[in-house]
Amino acid sequence: METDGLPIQKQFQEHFFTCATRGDVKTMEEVLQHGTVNINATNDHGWTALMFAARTGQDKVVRLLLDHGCDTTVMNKSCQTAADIATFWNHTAVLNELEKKGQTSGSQAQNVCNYFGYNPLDRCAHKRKDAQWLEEKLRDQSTVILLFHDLGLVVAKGEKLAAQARVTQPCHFTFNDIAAFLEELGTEKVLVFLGLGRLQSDKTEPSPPTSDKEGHLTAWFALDVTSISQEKILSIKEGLEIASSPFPGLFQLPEKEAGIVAQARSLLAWHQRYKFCPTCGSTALVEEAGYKHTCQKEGCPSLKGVHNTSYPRTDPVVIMLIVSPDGKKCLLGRGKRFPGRMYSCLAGFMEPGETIEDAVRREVYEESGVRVGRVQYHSSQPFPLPASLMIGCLGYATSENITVDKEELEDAQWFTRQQVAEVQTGAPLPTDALTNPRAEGPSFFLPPAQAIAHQLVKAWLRMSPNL
Ligand SMILES: NC(=O)c1ccc[n+]([C@@H]2O[C@H](COP(=O)([O-])OP(=O)(O)OC[C@H]3O[C@@H](n4cnc5c(N)ncnc54)[C@H](O)[C@@H]3O)[C@@H](O)[C@H]2O)c1
Ligand SMILES: [Mg+2]
Ligand SMILES: [Mg+2]
Ligand SMILES: [Mg+2]
Ligand SMILES: [Zn+2]
Repeated sequence: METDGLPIQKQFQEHFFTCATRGDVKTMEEVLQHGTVNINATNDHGWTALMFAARTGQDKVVRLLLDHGCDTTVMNKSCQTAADIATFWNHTAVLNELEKKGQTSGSQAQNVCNYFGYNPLDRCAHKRKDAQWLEEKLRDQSTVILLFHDLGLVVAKGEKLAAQARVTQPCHFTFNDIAAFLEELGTEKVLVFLGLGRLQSDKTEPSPPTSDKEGHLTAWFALDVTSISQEKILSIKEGLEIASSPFPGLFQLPEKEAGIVAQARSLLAWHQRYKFCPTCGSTALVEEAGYKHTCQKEGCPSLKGVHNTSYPRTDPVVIMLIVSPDGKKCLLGRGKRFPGRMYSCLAGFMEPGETIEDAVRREVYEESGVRVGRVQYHSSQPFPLPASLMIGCLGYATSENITVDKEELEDAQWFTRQQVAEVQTGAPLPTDALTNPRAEGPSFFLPPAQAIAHQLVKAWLRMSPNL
């Protein structure tokens, strides 16, 4: 049945959106009672009734919709949730209602915890010199020990699920499992103490063996078993494998363990690369539970005072989502080693004596010729390849012309919000929309959600003024 050219159902739906915008709780209650509309239905731009109410600050409508179980996580075509819309328009009463349901906007940087960024362990740095305490912890049957073979994590063989669904489960070894390896490695062993903690395991994650003592926290260690034969390692128990290449495994870890693995892998990478004293080349001893190298040569300058050569290195890297001067486009680049048609945020190692803001401006100018003015910090991410700290920023360009540094990048382009939103939400791009009309499916794609670049793009989309 049609009226005004709209099918009656669509008319009802439009009316429902209007009531949400105007705050007409009474009518909406009646409509919901009759069940004549789908509470999560969206209009052509992906907006739900909850979003319309969030846009105009109708907190009573929001409460009504939440009470009727509406979906708060739906994203519109600009990748915004109702919480983002309420945040953008500063409707705190609406945000309070949403927060009661645990739904806050991801665009507030303080809420963003990137993959690898969550680490449940207390590092207990004050215990690193207590050899006896460490030995007791190591031998405790509840202790978890991770094994790495040439920086490849030893994992439980996962069934071959579809790649994106697959979880790479780090294998949790006990002291008894690896006592023979410690024997074999002797003083050459590189064993690092990661900390005390407990995975708040949920049904999908096998929690590590925590002893039954009340409040007893689990100690976590990592051991480098590169010089142990793979055969011996894989024979400890059934169904083990060594995830020798970092990807995709490193991006498929249970979220609650990814940060622990990043901490361990970066530490072991430091030990692997810095076997000798960087100051005089003499042998160095692993001390302080794996967090220090001490030169064995008497009188070495590194033995007097505090020297950063004796401690694990972390390389700060800026990674930035650059917004065009008109606010409507973002700058993405394609590194030479990027897979497929992936484009990502520009990134670069910081240099000595440089602020984060200046590193952003320098790297963007070096790689694309674009000038950047204001720089805003967003969030950070430990990145264990080998030991970077990604410092995620939004930068606002003051120029638009691109000159690609072909030394480093294959390409760099401005992408519109629409192009990026469609790819981000996974809807396949029409191939004629972008530069590569011959290719099937989207002619570019973004890094997965585990990459901070993905989160920066999402944050920008959620800040869209076109609400
Ligand atoms: N997590 C993410 O989403 C993400 C995305 C992009 C890049 N990254 C990481 O950020 C790192 C830096 O990005 P980039 O390669 O574009 O940097 P970049 O643009 O500074 O160029 C890399 C070059 O910088 C030089 N360099 C300077 N300091 C260095 C250091 N401490 N270690 C190694 N090389 C150094 C080397 O010549 C290297 O080839 C990469 O290694 C990559 O692993 C992470
Ligand atoms: Mg660079
Ligand atoms: Mg650089
Ligand atoms: Mg770079
Ligand atoms: Zn030395």
